[in-house]
Amino acid sequence: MSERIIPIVDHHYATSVPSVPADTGSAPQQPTDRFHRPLHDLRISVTDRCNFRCTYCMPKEIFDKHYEFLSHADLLSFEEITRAARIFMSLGVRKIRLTGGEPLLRKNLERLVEMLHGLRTPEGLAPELTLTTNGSILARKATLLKEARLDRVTVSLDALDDAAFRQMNDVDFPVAEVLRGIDAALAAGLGPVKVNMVVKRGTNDAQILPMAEHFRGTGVVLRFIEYMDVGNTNGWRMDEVLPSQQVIDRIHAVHALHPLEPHSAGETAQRWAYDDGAGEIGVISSVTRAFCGDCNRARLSMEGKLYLCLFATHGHDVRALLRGDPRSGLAPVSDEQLRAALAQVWTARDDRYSLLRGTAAGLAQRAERRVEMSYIGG
Ligand SMILES: Nc1nc2c(ncn2[C@@H]2O[C@H](COP(=O)(O)OP(=O)(O)OP(=O)(O)O)[C@@H](O)[C@H]2O)c(=O)[nH]1
Ligand SMILES: C[S@@+](CC[C@H](N)C(=O)[O-])C[C@H]1O[C@@H](n2cnc3c(N)ncnc32)[C@H](O)[C@@H]1O
Ligand code: SF4
Ligand code: SF4
Repeated sequence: MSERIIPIVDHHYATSVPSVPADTGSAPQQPTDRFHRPLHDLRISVTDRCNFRCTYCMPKEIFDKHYEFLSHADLLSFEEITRAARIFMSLGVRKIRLTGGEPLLRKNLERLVEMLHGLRTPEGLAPELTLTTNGSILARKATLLKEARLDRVTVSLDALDDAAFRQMNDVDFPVAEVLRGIDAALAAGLGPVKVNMVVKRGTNDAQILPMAEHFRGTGVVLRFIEYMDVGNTNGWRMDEVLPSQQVIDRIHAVHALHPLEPHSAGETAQRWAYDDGAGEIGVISSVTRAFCGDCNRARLSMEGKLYLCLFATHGHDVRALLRGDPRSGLAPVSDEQLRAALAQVWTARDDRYSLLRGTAAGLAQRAERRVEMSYIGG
């Protein structure tokens, strides 16, 4: 009888409970980390579940029927997420992105959107609220999300060719339904809509030009992401990364492009515009052109673990602060204590994995257990 080999892919990542400083009143308004990077984006993963099995993210052999996803009791409630987001906003966060797993699988997500929209920065502004989705049920949800005051959506789509797309999502999901979701988002006013395409050399790079031509002139901003070595399960290989420069070269050979200035420091994508005015595209080059220097993104998992890098090996247990932690005799903390603890965590941050990739320190980090993309949300 053959035994199933169980890989180490449960969600028990290394974590610790942040300490609460004695002087909680002295937390800075805008903490910066050890490389002087402020906090600006908060990316919240609301579920570890997904209805796709994209080969580069949730390979079927691992995320199969034996895989134990988190139970509902483990997840932060909408109230807990909103409270954490409010404290993060007092520390500089201005943009909040909901992600997952597939965020639209979280029941009543629009209710969370509504609650987050009700938050205010110290200047009295609502946060910029965005969502990354695989688009599979977006056609049903777009209007509800808009009514809840979501600002915009980003839809992941790796191919225009139906067979190629079904192969990438590995659950035989048709491309037409995702395109219908994108149309619904545009119709609902959830724009500018962005489309993210992960490029894997030899798998879907033949789709670069068809994708570019499909979205040219539509107002949708298509962005090409270099396939990344996130987590430990996707079998990442450098020879499957197609450098973004080659993506630009291939498109430029047919439709001339010129570079655009960044909108803001710390942006993930380098922007390019079509010379003929048919809009813009972007490339996200974490492997060949690391952008850690200005990285201002914090990530909160569905169970309330805070990660300071997409490639982190260690999380900070914010849920223990929110709920208290009977194991360590910790009582739930006040807002002021939570704020001081989070400021301290951010101040100590020195993450910069993409810059270290290939160095001894990067290789050592790569050898450790890192969070999976479907857990932390990209
Ligand atoms: N290495 C690395 N990759 C990132 C980081 N942030 C985002 N990405 C990658 O870039 C992809 C696109 O990011 P999005 O979720 O669209 O977020 P964004 O680019 O900040 O969004 P916009 O505000 O629309 O520009 C993600 O799916 C990740 O694959 C980061 O901090 N480091
Ligand atoms: C993890 S998904 C979560 C949100 C949603 N399920 C979706 O696919 O849009 C967020 C983004 O991460 C990207 N992604 C996942 N694994 C990746 C990898 N190994 N390298 C680069 N991007 C990846 C996906 O393509 C998607 O755009
Ligand atoms: S990339 Fe998104 S849609 Fe694909 S498996 Fe990962 S979480 Fe699901
Ligand atoms: S690798 Fe880590 S530090 Fe660098 S940009 Fe990505 S999330 Fe930020």
